[in-house]
Amino acid sequence: MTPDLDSTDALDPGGVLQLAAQRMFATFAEAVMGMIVLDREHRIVWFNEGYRRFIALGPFADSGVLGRRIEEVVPNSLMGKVIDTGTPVVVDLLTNQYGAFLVSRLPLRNEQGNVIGGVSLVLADQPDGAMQPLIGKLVDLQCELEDTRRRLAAERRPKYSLASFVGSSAAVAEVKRQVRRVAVTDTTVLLLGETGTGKELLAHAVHAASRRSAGRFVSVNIAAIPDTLLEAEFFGVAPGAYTGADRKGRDGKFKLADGGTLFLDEIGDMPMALQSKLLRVLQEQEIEPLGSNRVERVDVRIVSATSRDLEAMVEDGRFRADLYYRLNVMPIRLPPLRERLEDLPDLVDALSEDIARRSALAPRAVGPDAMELLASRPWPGNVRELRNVLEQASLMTDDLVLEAAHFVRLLQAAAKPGQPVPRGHAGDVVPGNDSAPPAVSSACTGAAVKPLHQAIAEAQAQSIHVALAATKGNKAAAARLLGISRAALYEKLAAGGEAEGT
Ligand SMILES: Nc1ncnc2c1ncn2[C@@H]1O[C@H](COP(=O)(O)OP(=O)(O)OP(=O)(O)O)[C@@H](O)[C@H]1O
Repeated sequence: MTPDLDSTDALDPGGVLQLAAQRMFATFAEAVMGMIVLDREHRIVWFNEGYRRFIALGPFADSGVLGRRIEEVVPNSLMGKVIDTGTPVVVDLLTNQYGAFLVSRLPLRNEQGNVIGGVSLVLADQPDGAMQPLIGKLVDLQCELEDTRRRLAAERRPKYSLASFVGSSAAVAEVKRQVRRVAVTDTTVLLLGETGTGKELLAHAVHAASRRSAGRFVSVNIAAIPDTLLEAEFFGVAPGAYTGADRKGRDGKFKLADGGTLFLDEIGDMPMALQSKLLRVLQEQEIEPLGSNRVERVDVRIVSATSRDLEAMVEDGRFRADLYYRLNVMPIRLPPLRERLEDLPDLVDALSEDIARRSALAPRAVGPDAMELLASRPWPGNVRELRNVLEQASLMTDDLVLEAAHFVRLLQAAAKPGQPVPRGHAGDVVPGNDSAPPAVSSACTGAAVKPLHQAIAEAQAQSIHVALAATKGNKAAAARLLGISRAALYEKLAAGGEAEGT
């Protein structure tokens, strides 16, 4: 039975429902602040007076908009998506120059369930309306979110690009060519080279030049993490897996690098037990956090690096062959500094500028005799060692041009690993040295007497240097020789321990 719409008599539930269905459109059009109806092709079929202000935002302020696609009239409108997907957005926050509004975007379906168009309702816009506190909070949260996103994006921006890799020798030009070619692909890259040749810098450059540059660059130094913690570090820990600090769960580096690049430094130090797990993750691009039985998909590009001879390790059975082949898709060999000495002047300039910028010291130039001296060195610690030497020389004098004499003592100490630091006498003291007290000759022993902290620092720096030289830069082996943990060795190196001690 058709209900009598003009009657004020009470209706049965079925009658109310039918009436609601018939009157709903008009009721909404009167009750909400704005309403617009579109057809299947996103064309505007109807809108109420309240919606006019949204149309006025577009280029068709005063001309007819009926029959035009919503995208022409309200750029960035999400209605097209609602109609195309048939998925409603029941409540959303819309902000524009007139304020913040709650909106509902709903697809309209025919009796067969096919989408025939859509309707958008602007639910509230009055400054003193009851929804305003809620809208205000949402707007504040949205601003905070945008601000956080901006800061995060700035932090994630790659630290170094290919331009940061200084050098124009043929060897460096070839390395840069390879990096440019490989960066735009998603290929796994293996960086090979002695310690201090710039592997980490280049890993950043690969990331910066890749389509993932807006994602994260996450670095794991395998040698610096105790074996027992590596698995959790890589794959994360599920909530409740452990009691104590980790009970809330923790994302692993793979998860953190999702959508970006994961740099596995010192991959040659990967314990055997974990190598097979890493291989599986690389093959499947899936991780299983510790204590969880759930696998999570990750999309990570792997760049790994080592100063060790991985091929020899594979032959000795110390590195899994299948993992080696998986990592070694695109090997890039970084030349040691002694094989590209023509880059020395550029490197010296760039490093001196960087040292000055970071230390607030005046920038130093290096004289021709000093440059010649530097070029005669073997540089087992490569660019890192060069940087340390330049930094030390800069700290020891106010002179703006560093001459050979400024470097002699520093280089003598480095040249004879295992030998005692040369005795202090007038000739050993770097000219203009006003920060380190001059060594004093002891009448009793003939040995140089110097402040204890300086002597300890020098002895430590030298021991580390010797250990690294003896192990060809293999830090895990050097740490074993020195009787300290890898993490402790890394701490000392990061603090400049090799050259100046801490
Ligand atoms: N070509 C280069 N241009 C400018 N700086 C460089 C270059 N190569 C290395 N460096 C600098 O030398 C230092 C060591 O570089 P990096 O850490 O990238 O070397 P690495 O090969 O990863 O060393 P390790 O194997 O010991 O971890 C850093 O301060 C880096 O900025």
